[in-house]
Amino acid sequence: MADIRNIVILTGAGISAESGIDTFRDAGGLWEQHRVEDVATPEAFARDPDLVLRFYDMRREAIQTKAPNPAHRALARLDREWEGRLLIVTQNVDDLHERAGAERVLHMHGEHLNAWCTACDTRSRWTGPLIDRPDCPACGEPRLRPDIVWFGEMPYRMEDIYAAMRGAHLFVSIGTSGAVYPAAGFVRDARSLGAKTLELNLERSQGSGWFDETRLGPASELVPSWVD
Ligand SMILES: CC(C)NC(=O)[C@H](Cc1c[nH]c2ccccc12)NC(=O)[C@H](CCCC/N=C(/NCCC(=O)O)S[C@H]1O[C@H](COP(=O)(O)OP(=O)(O)OC[C@H]2O[C@@H](n3cnc4c(N)ncnc43)[C@H](O)[C@@H]2O)[C@@H](O)[C@H]1O)NC(=O)OCc1ccccc1
Repeated sequence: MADIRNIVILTGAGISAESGIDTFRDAGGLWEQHRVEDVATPEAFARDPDLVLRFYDMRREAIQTKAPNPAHRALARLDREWEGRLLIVTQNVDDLHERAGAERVLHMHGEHLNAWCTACDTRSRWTGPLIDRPDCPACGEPRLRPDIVWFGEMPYRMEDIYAAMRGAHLFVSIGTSGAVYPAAGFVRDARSLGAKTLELNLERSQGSGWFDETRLGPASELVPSWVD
């Protein structure tokens, strides 16, 4: 690690699997129980807002009963001790990275514990349900939606992610299947910018071929052993 100063870490549902949060594509995953286009697109929200709000109310409630696992804690430790540049770019909408103590975290697909007002564009911390159409704390309009990036919507803070990648010496991908873009393309971007690339995953992902090194196993074991 001697010549490594700047690190970008991409995490996906696999890092929260051992905390009891369903992944998307694994057996019994979220997308097996619900059709993406029925619950995670702006069109679905326009067509049947109750179905979408109930889907996210259920998940928002569930994640508040879960706890970070050794993989989250190891990354939080690295975040505390690493003097170089470090950014944890997560596709996850849970708050387990932060609850483990990590600070340099960017949620590119949004956060469960935020509500977004489509009347005044304010984002407010929100832990309760949205199905009863509560008023926006900022403007009072009952126009809150989950602060989640749905399919077809632009991910958050792409310019900050690319800025971090531009200076990165190492790009590490943890617990993601590499099925969803633009996140699935980051390994190629990182390589073309000269970074070393490492994958830590339970099984080979769709992007495995692009990594210099792939280590297979559960995140709760792979991540602490990589960090220490
Ligand atoms: C399905 C796919 C083909 N479709 C897309 O990629 C689309 C369309 C698209 C865009 N560009 C393309 C290029 C080619 C093809 C298609 C596209 N992308 C979009 O619509 C994106 C928006 C996508 C975001 C959608 N929202 C999510 N989440 C929030 C919602 C919610 O959570 O409800 S995506 C959601 O699914 C993805 C799930 O993937 P993973 O996290 O990887 O989870 P998965 O279950 O798949 O895999 C788990 C992995 O963990 C491993 N694992 C399991 N257990 C463990 C364990 N214990 N330890 C370690 N590993 C483990 C498993 O082996 C497995 O590999 C995550 O990103 C997650 O956030 N927006 C966009 O493109 O806007 C315009 C744009 C963008 C940029 C510039 C200009 C214009």
